[in-house]
Amino acid sequence: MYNHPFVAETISAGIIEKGYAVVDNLLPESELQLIKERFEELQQEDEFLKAGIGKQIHFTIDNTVRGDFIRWIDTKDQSAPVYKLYEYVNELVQNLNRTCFLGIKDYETHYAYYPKGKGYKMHRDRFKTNPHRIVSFVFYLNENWHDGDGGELVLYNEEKQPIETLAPKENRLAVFLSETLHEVKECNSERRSITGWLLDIPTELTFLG
Ligand SMILES: O=C(O)CCC(=O)C(=O)O
Ligand SMILES: [Fe+2]
Repeated sequence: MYNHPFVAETISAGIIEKGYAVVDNLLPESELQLIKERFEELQQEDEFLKAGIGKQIHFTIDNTVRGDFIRWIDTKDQSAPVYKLYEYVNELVQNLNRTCFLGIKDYETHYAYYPKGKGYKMHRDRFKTNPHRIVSFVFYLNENWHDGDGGELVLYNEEKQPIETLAPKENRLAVFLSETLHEVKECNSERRSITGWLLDIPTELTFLG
């Protein structure tokens, strides 16, 4: 476990240098366990919904593009186990605003799982109808993820050549600029994560597009 300013500094440096950063072994084991237990509880309570693409009138569910199920998280709930993750995110927001002037005002997050055989085709998280996602982050919850399990996050350059391939290993935090082209490779067993986006507007206003 690292202190919050160190993690924020490391990620900021990566974002400035190459547009992304990865931190492994982010949380102490006990805190990670609590998050995983909460995740399972929500799955058992059937709290997840099939994820769609686009927002409002643009919203569609297209299984050929993304196969995940999601459950939004209330980022203001300080009692939630994910708050331990948010402490790092809060520090990162401050650091990015100070060093990169990104003007981050808020963030939104959800739990996600991809059933075996699913992935998410190459896309950007920041686009015309959703310009407010500035930085994306993913915190993975998959213990003993092996090479053959697939489900890698692949980051691409503008020429669509892969620049980084990241296994969704437990306790790994991946952060990248939301305009980056990326893909989730088809996974061979269920793949769990917490995904979030740093926004340049308060979450209350995201419905405005
Ligand atoms: O889970 C990941 O590695 C990335 C997920 C993703 O690209 C998204 O939800 O937009
Ligand atoms: Fe994405």
